[in-house]
Amino acid sequence: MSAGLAVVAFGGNALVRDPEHESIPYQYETVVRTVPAIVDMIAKGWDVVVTHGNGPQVGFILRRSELAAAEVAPVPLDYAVADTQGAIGYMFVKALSNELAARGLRRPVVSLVTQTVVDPADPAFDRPAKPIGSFFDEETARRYADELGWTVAEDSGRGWRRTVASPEPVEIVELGTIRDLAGRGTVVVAGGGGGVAVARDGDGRLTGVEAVIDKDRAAALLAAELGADLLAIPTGVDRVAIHFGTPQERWLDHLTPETAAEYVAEGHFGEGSMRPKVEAIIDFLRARPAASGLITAPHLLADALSGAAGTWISKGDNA
Ligand SMILES: Nc1ncnc2c1ncn2[C@@H]1O[C@H](COP(=O)(O)OP(=O)(O)O)[C@@H](O)[C@H]1O
Ligand SMILES: NC(=O)OP(=O)(O)O
Repeated sequence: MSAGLAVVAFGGNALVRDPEHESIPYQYETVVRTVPAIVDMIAKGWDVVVTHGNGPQVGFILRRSELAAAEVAPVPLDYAVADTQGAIGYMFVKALSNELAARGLRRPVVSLVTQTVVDPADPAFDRPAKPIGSFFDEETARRYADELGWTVAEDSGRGWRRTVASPEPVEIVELGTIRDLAGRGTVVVAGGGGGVAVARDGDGRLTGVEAVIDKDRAAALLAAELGADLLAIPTGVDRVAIHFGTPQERWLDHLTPETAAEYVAEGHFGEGSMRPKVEAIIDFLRARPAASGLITAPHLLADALSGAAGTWISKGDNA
């Protein structure tokens, strides 16, 4: 019997541990270290849909494209997002298939190129706010902005990065296929990088849009629309804190969605880093009040599921 449906949403930064470890083989190593926790969930009876970020990786593709511009035609941003779905999806499919086989579990694993409809009138197109690619010092970032026409911004106290538009996800085009596959016991990797942003015209035709959707917001939509029981967001910290990075810092085990919303309003969560994760879970729980949200480090997923780690957001008492 199924333990329920879980959407597990990995951050792109969680795959790129630091600048010394951003090569593709290192990213794959991180995925290999991460998948046993997902296979533990599968072994315990969960149906799992995996999704992932792509912020660093999509920026690397655009940068490679710029550097090669004299020789080969550039990669438009929607295609760069699709490229990251292919490459990161491949990492998860390969690593999950190997781990399932090593444990004698027979489950098909697929990665799906996924499109997410956005509203071309979304105000996010007027202010590119999604950080992508490498981290720079301010001087270097501003030089790239002057020389290459980038927009740049400081990212959560970690350095300066290129930014692109990040509209709200409205509809996941391949939702029905994801639901069918997951319902039949296939492990599905979908919605990578928030999905390739597309606009739908009056005739229903889809057109690619130059944007990078926030994967936490897309994961919340995916989890709500699939009727998931759990939205788990593995990221760079073991738990969520209030007064993060200050002497008053307090790590949280459990939060109600109401308290989480109060802490968001009080500014406890990094803009563009932790805040979208907490908000994604609040949005998901608004659609699925009996479900749960979990934020933890990838290696702690299994402990968190037995209640021994992570920050849970669900009905109940705060702790
Ligand atoms: N209140 C907070 N509690 C815990 N971590 C926080 C908080 N505010 C900001 N952060 C930062 O947010 C990071 C997670 O965001 P990010 O690296 O953007 O995620 P992703 O894994 O999706 O790429 C954490 O590693 C931590 O540095
Ligand atoms: N698309 C997206 O939100 O990616 P990251 O989680 O890597 O920033």
